[in-house]
Amino acid sequence: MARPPTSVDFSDESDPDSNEQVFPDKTEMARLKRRSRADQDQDQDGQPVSSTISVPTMTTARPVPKKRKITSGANTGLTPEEREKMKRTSERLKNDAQRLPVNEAKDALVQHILDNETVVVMAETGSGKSTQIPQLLYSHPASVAYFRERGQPTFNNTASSASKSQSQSQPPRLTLRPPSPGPISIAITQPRRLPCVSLANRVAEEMGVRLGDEVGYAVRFESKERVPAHGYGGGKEGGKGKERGVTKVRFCTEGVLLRELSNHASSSSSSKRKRGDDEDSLETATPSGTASSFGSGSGSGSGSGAGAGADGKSSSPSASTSTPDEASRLLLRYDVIIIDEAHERTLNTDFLLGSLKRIQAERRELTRRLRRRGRGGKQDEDRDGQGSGDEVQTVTTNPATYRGFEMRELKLVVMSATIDAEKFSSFFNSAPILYIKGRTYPVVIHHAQADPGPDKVQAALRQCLKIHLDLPPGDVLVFMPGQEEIDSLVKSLEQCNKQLPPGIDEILAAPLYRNLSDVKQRQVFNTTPNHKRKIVVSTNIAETGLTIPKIVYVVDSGLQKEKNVVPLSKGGTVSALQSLPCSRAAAKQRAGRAGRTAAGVCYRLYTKLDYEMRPQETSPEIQRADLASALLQLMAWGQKPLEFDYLDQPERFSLISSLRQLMQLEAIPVGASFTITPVGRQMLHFPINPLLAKVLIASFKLGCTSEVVDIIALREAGNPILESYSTREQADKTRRAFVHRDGDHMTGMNVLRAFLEVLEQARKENPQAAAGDKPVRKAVTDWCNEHSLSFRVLNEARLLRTQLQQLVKSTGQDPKVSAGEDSSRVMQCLSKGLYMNAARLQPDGLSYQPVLNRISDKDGLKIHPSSVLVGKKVPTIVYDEIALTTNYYAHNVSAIEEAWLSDIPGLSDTSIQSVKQSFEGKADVVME
Ligand SMILES: Nc1ncnc2c1ncn2[C@@H]1O[C@H](COP(=O)(O)OP(=O)(O)OP(=O)(O)O)[C@@H](O)[C@H]1O
Repeated sequence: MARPPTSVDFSDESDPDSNEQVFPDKTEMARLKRRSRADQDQDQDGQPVSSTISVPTMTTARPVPKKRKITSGANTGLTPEEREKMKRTSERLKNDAQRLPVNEAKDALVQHILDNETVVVMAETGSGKSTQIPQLLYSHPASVAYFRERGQPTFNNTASSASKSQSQSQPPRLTLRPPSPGPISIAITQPRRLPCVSLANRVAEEMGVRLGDEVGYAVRFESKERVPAHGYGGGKEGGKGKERGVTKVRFCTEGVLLRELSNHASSSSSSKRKRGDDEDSLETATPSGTASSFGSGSGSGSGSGAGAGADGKSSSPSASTSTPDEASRLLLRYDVIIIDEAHERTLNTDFLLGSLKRIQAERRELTRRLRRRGRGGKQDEDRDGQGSGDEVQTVTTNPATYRGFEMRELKLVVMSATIDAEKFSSFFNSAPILYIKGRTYPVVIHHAQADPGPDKVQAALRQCLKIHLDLPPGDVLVFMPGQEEIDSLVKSLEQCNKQLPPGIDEILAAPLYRNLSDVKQRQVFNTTPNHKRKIVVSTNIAETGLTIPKIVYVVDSGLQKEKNVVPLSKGGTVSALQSLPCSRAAAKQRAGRAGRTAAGVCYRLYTKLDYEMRPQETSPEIQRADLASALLQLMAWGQKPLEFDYLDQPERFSLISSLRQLMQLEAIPVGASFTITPVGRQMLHFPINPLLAKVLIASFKLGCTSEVVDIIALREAGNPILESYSTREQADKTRRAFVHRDGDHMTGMNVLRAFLEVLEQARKENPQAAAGDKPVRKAVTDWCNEHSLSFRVLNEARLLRTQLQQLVKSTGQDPKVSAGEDSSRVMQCLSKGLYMNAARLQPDGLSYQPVLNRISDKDGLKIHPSSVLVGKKVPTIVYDEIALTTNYYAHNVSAIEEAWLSDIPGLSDTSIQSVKQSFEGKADVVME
C-alpha cells in the first residue's frame, strides 16, 4: 500500500465556546484506545453528565392523576411474539433514555410548557430534545391531566361558517363538549425529511408502538401515519383524532405544516397515500386534490425563485389557492407544535414562526371569547378557574350541526442546541427560555493547527485514514460541502480500502446527500458489520436532528453549499450557489453528531482562529433568498408582506427586487400597488414558484403544455443524471443519447419520457404485477442504473407531472397539448419565466453576459460543462441557476431568441423606481 498521507495537524485545544464536556486530548485518546472492539459493541463508554434546568421561576405542579398507560391499540395486527419483542425493545430504550439530560429535568420542563403559551428550549445536542420532549408531553401525568381535565368549549366549524362568522364579526357558536379524553396531539417539525423519518422511528420504538400508529411522520411524498376517518383540516369533529391508533405524535417537515396551513383537504399525507415502504416504490400514490407536494421545502428541487435551503433544497412556503378552512388556518388539529432545530432559519422556519404567532393570538382570543360565553358571559379568563368544564356544559347549541374542533390555545415549543434564544423569546412576547444543561457523552474537539489548504477532499481523506489506521474502532461521519466533493472522497476511500495492508479493518464508505434515493440514504443507519469501519460522507443533510448509531468520530470540512445573492463587481447582484464556511452554530451541530451513543471526537479541518472568525449563526435564509414566491403566497393568505411579523426583517433590496419580479411576471400590477392580478391568481393555482408558473401559463397560449409540464416536473424533482467520478463517462453517454438541440430542459424532458416508456413497457410485460411490484420496479431501476439516472428523481418527477396535469385540467386547460416538433414554442415559454436568467454570448465566443444584470468581464459567466450546450456558441441562453466556483457557471441551459424578451412588462427603471418610492413613503401603497 502506498504510504498513508500525512495527517492534518491538529491542536489539542478544546472549543472554548462550546458547553461540551471536553476531556484532555491524551486522556481521551488513551481511553478510546483501551476499548476493544468487543467492548465497543456492548459497552457504550463515557459517563453522562448531570443535568440541570435553569428556568426563571418554578411553579407548583398541578395535582397529578394516575399515570396514563400508553395503549397501542393499533398494534393489534402484531403476533404475540412481535408484541413481546416490541415491548422488550421499548423497555430497554426507555431505560437508556432515563439518563438523558432532558429526562432528568422532565417535571420542571413539562410544567413550564404547560404554564406558558410559548417556551424556548435550549439544550445540548444529543440531550434528548427531539426524542424525549414529545413523549413527555404525550404521556407525562401533568400534561395528560392538563389536556384531559380542562374542559373547554368547542369551536363550531360548520363548513366555512367560522371564516364567515369571523369576517361578519359574529362570534363563533358554542357547542357542548364532554371533557377532552386526551391524549394531546403534537406536531414536531424538522427542516429536513431524513431526521423526521429517523426520529419517528426512534420515538415509536421507545414508546413501544408501531410506526404509523400513535407516532408517525409526514414528509414530501411519503408518510406513515394514521389519519382520522374524515381526514385532517376540516369536516368532522376534531375529536375524531382521538380514534384508537390515530397518529398523535407527528414528525413532519416545516413545509408539510405550512402546506397544512393553506388547507389542502388532502394534506401532504393523505390517507389515500400508500403507507411508506421500506424501499423506493413506484407505488407512491399521487396525492389527491391539489398538488400539495410542490414546493414543500422538504426537499423539492431548487428554483431561482424559491431560494435554496440547506443542502440546496428549495424552501419557499408552499403555495395554494384554496381558501384555508378554519381548522387548517388555525391548525386546530394540534394542541402543541414543536419547532425543532429552529436555528436553521430556513425560509420555511421564518414563515412558520410568523404564522404561528398569528395563530396563537387568534386561538387565544377565540378561546377567551368561547370561555366567556361558556360561562354565560362571565368575564373570567383565568385558566385555572376552568375546573372540570362544568360551566361549559351548561351551554348548549344544536348538537346535530356539530362539526366542531376543540378550541384551545396553541402551545409552542421552540428548540435548538444553538439558537439565539433571546431573539426567539422576545419575538414570542418574552417567552421563558429553558436552559437544560448537560450532554449525553463528551465530545473532544480539535482544530487544524495550520490551514490544510483549499483541497478539502485531500484533507478529509488524510484525516479519515489517520483515524482508521491509528484510532480505536468507531464509525466516522465526514461533512463535505456538496455532492461532487462527497463522490470524490468516497471514491478515494474506496481506492485506499483496496490497498489496506492485511489485518487492517475494511472501510465501508457511504455517501449521504439529497439526490440519493431514500433507500440509500437510510442505509447509513445500518449496523456496521464486525471488522469494518463505516465512513459516512455527507452534506449538511446529517448536520442536525440525526443520530447515526456508532458514530465516534466527526470530520468537519467547515464548508457548506449555500444559495446567496452575490454582489457583482460592476453593481447589481446574482443569485448563486456557493461553497461557504459554515457558521459556528453549524460547526457545533456537526460536532454534536458524535457523543450520542458513546464518547466522541471531532476534527475540524480549519484552524481555531478560522472558527472564531466565523459568524455565530447561519444568516437566516429570508435575508438572502429570492422572496417572490413567499410574498405572493403571503398576499394570497390575506397577509400584507410589509406588515408580516418577521423574526428578522428581510433586506429592503430583496423585498424590492422580489416585488419587481412579481410585477414583471404580471402577478402584481406595475407601480406601487400590491394587489394580486388575475395572472397572479392563476399562478397561485399552481404550487410552484411564480417564475415556473409563468412558464406554464405561457404554454397555454403557445400550445406546448405537455412539454412544459414535463420540464417543470423534472426541474422540481432535481437533476436526474447522476454524476460522480465513477459515473461521469456514463452520464456523458446518457446526455448524448437523449440530447435535444435546444438544450438541457428538452434533454431532461426526453429522459423523463424515456423513463415513462420503460415503466409502461415493464407494466405491459408484467400485467399481473402492480406498479410497485418487484418485476416492474426491477426493470425500471435496472434501466436507471444502466444509464446512470436517479430513480428517485425520475419517479418523483413522474408523480409531480401527474399532479401538475390534474391542476392544469382543473383550470380548464388541456395538459396534453403538444408543440410537436416545434420546440421553439417551448423555448419562448421558458424565456417568459426565466427572463431574469437570460444571457448573451460575448465576442470571445465563450463567456456570457446576463441581459438584465451585467457581470463584469472579469467575473465571466460560462455554461457548465455538464450542459449539452457547452461549446455550442448559442447567441442567447436562459438558465435555471448559477453556481459560483472558480467561475460563474450557468446550470440547466437552453437556447432562446433575445427578441422573445422584448415583451416582458415593467422592465423599465420607472417600475423599479415606483417600488422603491413606495418604500420611501413617496408613493401611495395600495394594500389589499
Ligand atoms: N436512532 C438512534 N439510535 C441510537 N440512539 C439514539 C437514536 N436516536 C436517539 N438516540 C439517543 O437519544 C439521544 C437523544 O437524541 P435526540 O435526537 O432526542 O437529541 P437532541 O437533543 O434532539 O439532539 P440534537 O439537538 O442534536 O437534535 C441521543 O444522544 C442518543 O443517545
